[in-house]
Amino acid sequence: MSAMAGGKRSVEEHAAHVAKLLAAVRSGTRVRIPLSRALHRALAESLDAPIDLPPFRNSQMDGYAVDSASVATVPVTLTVRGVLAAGDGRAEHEPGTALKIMTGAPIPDGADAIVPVEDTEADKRAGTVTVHRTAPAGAYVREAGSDIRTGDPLLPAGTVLAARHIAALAAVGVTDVFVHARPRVAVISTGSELVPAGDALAPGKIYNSNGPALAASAIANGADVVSIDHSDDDPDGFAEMLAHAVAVADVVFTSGGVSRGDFEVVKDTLEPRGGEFLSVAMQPGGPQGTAVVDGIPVLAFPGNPVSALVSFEMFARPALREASGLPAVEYEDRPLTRDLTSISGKRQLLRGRRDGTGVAPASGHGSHLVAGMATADVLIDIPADTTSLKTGDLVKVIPL
Ligand SMILES: Nc1nc2c(c(=O)[nH]1)N[C@H]1C(S)=C(S)[C@@H](COP(=O)(O)OP(=O)(O)OC[C@H]3O[C@@H](n4cnc5c(N)ncnc54)[C@H](O)[C@@H]3O)O[C@H]1N2
Ligand code: MOO
Repeated sequence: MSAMAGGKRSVEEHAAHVAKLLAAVRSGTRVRIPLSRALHRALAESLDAPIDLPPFRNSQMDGYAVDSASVATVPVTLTVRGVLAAGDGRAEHEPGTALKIMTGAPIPDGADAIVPVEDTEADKRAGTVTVHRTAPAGAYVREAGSDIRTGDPLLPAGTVLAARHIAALAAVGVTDVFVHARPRVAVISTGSELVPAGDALAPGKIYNSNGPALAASAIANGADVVSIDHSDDDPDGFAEMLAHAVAVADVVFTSGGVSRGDFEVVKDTLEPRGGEFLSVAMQPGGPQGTAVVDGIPVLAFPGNPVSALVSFEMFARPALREASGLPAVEYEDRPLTRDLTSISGKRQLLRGRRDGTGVAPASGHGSHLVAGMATADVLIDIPADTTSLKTGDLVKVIPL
């Protein structure tokens, strides 16, 4: 099956293997949800405007509705026959008179221009207004359908709904939309050394960062996190959590317990159940595992915090985004702003920071440098056979 690079599987091969495992993760499933909950979701339907926008001809200014012919020569004094507020219904204009009108109120039938209040002088006692500036036909008139007409395309399928899309949908009266379903994700971090933030840090213990990080990564890429657990290195406890995870989720991410130690709870539990544990020719994120438990794919990521996140970015992110209808993350080519060296035989994914139009390494190489990774905004992708690069060389960068 998979060709191995020096006994290791290449990143591309492992990515293809994972993509196949995750192909069934609710891809193409769509759900109807209220617009109020649709922010950041990907539309699973294209939508046409069900009404004109604006729905009716209305005023762009607080002022006076007139017929342009009566204000062709100014100053001119007109009788004011009434006031139209936003929300009022239709009214009739009498040529040679004016109706006071507010922004958004319907233009009275027969009027064809608005004179802004600033260009007038009212005499309330006399019930008149003197117009000081001419207004051509159409002045400050917002025509029905001038934004969009009934039946015209409003949003294409695949649109990831931002506030501006919600505005357009709300404006045409849409209440519910079909969006791509969110894949359900369960996260299990493993390791007897882990304690949750909030607990005291006893000797030998560290705070669990992979659990929160993988959950956040899943959410950021369109998934719903339905379960977050932490297991110590006891296989029975882990097996119990795994049974729960596969019962509630479409895909399970674990971290830790996959390499060569004496307490590799994930590997020891999953390998006998057909799981595959191997080394991928990349750094960080070399040790990887995959399994299918009760029909649910399980991705077993290495425990080092940088390794776990880089593994997610390289293997899980593409599938989650596709399943939830989000566009693939676009890689960029950028010139290095520093020289760098890399080891041969493994694809290196260095933490980097965009720097103007270029990119520079951020943080060191160590897979434990979780604070350092927070200073990065991209991964710099160095091919396995590249060992040195100079300032100005183009590198592929993967936005985080
Ligand atoms: N003899 C060998 N040892 C190791 C190898 C190897 O090839 N031979 N590979 C190293 C590499 S590379 C990695 S990556 C790790 C992967 O190990 P595991 O997946 O078994 O992870 P752990 O041993 O459980 O943990 C590694 C490291 O990360 C810390 N960790 C684990 N989980 C969390 C978490 N949820 N939050 C924060 N930090 C976590 C853990 O304390 C360890 O320091 O193996 C190397 N060893
Ligand atoms: O490959 Mo490990 O994932 O570097 O630290």
